[in-house]
Amino acid sequence: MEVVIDAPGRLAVLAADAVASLVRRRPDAVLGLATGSSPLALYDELVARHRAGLSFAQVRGFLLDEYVGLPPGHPESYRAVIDRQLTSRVDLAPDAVQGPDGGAADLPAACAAYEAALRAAGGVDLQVLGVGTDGHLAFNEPGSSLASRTRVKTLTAQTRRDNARFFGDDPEAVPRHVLTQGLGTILEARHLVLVATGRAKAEAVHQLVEGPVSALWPASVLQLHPHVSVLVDEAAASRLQLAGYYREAWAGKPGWQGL
Ligand SMILES: N[C@@H]1[C@@H](O)[C@H](O)[C@@H](COP(=O)(O)O)O[C@@H]1O
Repeated sequence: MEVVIDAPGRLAVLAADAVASLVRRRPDAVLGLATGSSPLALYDELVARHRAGLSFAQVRGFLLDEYVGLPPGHPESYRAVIDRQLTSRVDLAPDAVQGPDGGAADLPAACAAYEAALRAAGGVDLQVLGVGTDGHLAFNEPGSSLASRTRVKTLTAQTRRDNARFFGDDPEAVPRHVLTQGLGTILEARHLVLVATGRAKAEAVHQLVEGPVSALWPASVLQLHPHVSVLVDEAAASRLQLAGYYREAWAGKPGWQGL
């Protein structure tokens, strides 16, 4: 696991460099896309790269998660959010980005279909991730099986409070259920790039990087993956015990290596 501590704008550039170098190497790359505020600067940076000539025409994208039961076209469904944040702003093909179908009548079947679609695409090359204040990854709340696959989950009161800002500041308006890639599903992506900023994420970042691997802090499962880049600003890094070492290791890394 590599931890990079830098200003948010610089983190976005680093993450965009990793995406751009992948897409140049492999124009039909499979990107795992996260919603939420953490990847916004990265997506803005990708839009800038697109305007400067980077093409996503053959890229495919998979979302991490989706709310259950929002009416089709609801502006806060993750399908709609990613369209606004990224898909509609670059040359991704229509329908190149898919997510689990939170409106399906048969939710377990929709989850199985999503796992099959990920497999058929050959898996995710680079997965963008954020982390919840309670350490959730995608919508894998504390207590999630570390081997879990795409399935229905129930949100915690904390996550519903955190996400209420997208639903008129009313936690009760946040759907109670979601479909989410499992932790086992996420671990199959070849490179995981997690972005976290702000003091509210400091404890989750400490636990995910330095805590015991535990279902209590689901993001700690990333310690089992061979290629994880954790990109954090000073505030999100403020609880890291080995921050000095991470800074030294990053400062000494040859620039050509990238993330
Ligand atoms: N399901 C999403 C996660 O994929 C996201 O990483 C996390 C953090 O969100 P934010 O980046 O807005 O802090 O919470 C949401 O609930």
